[in-house]
Amino acid sequence: MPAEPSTLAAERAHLAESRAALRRMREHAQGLSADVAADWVSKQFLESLLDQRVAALADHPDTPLFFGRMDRDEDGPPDLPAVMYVGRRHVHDGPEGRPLVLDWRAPVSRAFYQAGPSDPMGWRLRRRFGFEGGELTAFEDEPLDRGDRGGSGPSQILTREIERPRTGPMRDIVATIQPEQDVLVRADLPRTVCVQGAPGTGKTAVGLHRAAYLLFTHRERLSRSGVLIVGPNRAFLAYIAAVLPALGEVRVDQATIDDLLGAPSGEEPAAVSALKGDARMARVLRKALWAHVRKPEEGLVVTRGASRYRLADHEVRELTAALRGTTRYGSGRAALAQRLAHQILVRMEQRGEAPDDRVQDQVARSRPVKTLLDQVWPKVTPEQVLHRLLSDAGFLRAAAKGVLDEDEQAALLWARPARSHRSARWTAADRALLDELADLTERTASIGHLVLDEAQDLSAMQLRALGRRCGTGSATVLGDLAQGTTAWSARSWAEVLTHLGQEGEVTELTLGFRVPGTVLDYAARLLPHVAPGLERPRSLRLGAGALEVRQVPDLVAGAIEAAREALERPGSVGLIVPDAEAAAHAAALEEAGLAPTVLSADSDGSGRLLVIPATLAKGLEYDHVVVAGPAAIAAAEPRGLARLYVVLTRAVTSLTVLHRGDLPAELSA
Ligand SMILES: Nc1ncnc2c1ncn2[C@@H]1O[C@H](COP(=O)(O)OP(=O)(O)OP(=O)(O)O)[C@@H](O)[C@H]1O
Repeated sequence: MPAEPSTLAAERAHLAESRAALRRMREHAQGLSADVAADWVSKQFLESLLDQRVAALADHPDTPLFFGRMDRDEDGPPDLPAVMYVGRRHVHDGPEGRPLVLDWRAPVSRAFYQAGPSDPMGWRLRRRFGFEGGELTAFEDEPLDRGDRGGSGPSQILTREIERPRTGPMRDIVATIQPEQDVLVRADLPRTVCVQGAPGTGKTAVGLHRAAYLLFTHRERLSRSGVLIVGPNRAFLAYIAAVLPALGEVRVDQATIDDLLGAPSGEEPAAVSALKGDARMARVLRKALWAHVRKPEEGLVVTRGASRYRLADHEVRELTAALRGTTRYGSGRAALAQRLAHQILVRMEQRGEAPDDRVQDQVARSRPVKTLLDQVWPKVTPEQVLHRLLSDAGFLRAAAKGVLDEDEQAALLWARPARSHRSARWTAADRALLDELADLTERTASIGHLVLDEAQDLSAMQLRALGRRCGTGSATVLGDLAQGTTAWSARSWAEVLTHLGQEGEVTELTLGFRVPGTVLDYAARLLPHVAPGLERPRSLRLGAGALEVRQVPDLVAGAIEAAREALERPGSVGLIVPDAEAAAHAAALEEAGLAPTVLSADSDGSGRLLVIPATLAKGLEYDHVVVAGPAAIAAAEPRGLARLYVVLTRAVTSLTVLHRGDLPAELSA
């Protein structure tokens, strides 16, 4: 990396100037007063906006204000600035002043990520900066005006950034977003983007940066409708939680599917969950719900003062039939009340009265109409319907006729039905069914954009639940079919998009940033067995010496030794073990004085040495990973080989696999 003193000094001076300008911008924002607001509510609102603005202008000493610079080609378009610095936010000197740093999301900054010798986009030079803490220590120049000479290998700054030891939560990658990632990040809001990406190709990073990009580009619209990030568990959300705030975006919701649909309180065999997760259940539920609308047997009589008005039974039948199945269940009930009342109003008018709209509302809410509705179109809750469906064989048969066969129906029925819907123990799969029923009753509110990570693990019914939440918006769908570990894991992205109700293109990412080449090649031996259709991933870094496969007589003792060795090197250490062994490993490490933290679904995973139950490893990464007992991990669940593939692809610097001579056959070359 060249670091000519004079150039470095000039760049440091620009950094100092930018910092001073940012301070002035912050002081200016702090000096603004909310007193101009007309009333108390507006004042509160304005105050919170000003607070946000001041917070967004904070200068974090460890975070570089800019990370790149572009110099315009002499013959480039004159509307481009001669020099631009690209950073996390705009910085300018004075209100109308010269821009010192441009936000990475601004349209002009795109060239920093996309320009290359084959298409310089009007620029002559790209410069990347290296920082130590907040200190600018190095730079790396890439000429863009000398034609395509086949490239000079990966940037050292990029490689160093990836290999920088990890200790805490996930970091942003804004300084080093790659061109193929940038295309996805900057895809426009109405487009749903679906990314099939091998482990460590930056799917999660892309999803988070796209959220930040969309919030910047469509700030007004998305601050009203919202952006939601859905991840597999709390530990994962805690891991990614710092990325968006570091990019200046604090108003993004993050949730697990359980947060959205309700935490499960019961369990069931995987085969039953898989059946409940099948998209055919949507048809069964629809039929089950609408079975509650009964054919009216009687007419309606409404008394007002001394007058009685009557609708014949056939009239009530016609009104009900016209609405049945054409609206949501709840609004259908309200609409029937209004239509019945309207007919009564017509009767009144026929008798020469002149009732107004208020009378129609009164009639719609009157006792006789309500009694009729309770018989014909009763109020039912999703829980009541599902409870009945899972405990009443006759009701299930009628609803599932032509959709589920007899064995499937038998599998759905509870062996010991809950007494009432209130005491039912709903499983995760039931939660998605309840959500479907709720949406058949009342429309679910939609957000502006959904980022869905590890999407391959969701059932069709869970995907439908998420799809309704972005029914009027778009989505970024991220995942890896090879890492699907649930009984209902998706086999194709086309299926996933269909269930989500989104149209979108699928892009495949195969260049891995996290895992060294030797480790990735080792893990990829499993690929033909878990997802034969997928391309073999490549790694940005060769990683010679990164992999060690060690036969040991005792896995617990072997793990202590391997963890101790790893702790001598910088960075985080993750010991990944079969779930059932986590406590034993943790106790032994504790006894050996290594002070481990055991990762749980709700923890934030802080600590230098972590014991990770295999089922929680998804999406996470550690500098050094020790996997103790791959055979037991593979044998622990039906899609255990996919789990093992996940586990073997968590290491940034080194992977040590410990076994007792029982490596799964699929791992042999
Ligand atoms: N362009 C990049 N520059 C620097 N680091 C990157 C880049 N892209 C990805 N990374 C890093 O690579 C690692 C893996 O990224 P990420 O977790 O987003 O991958 P993933 O595809 O979601 O992986 P998995 O499927 O295994 O969960 C992260 O540490 C991320 O910061």
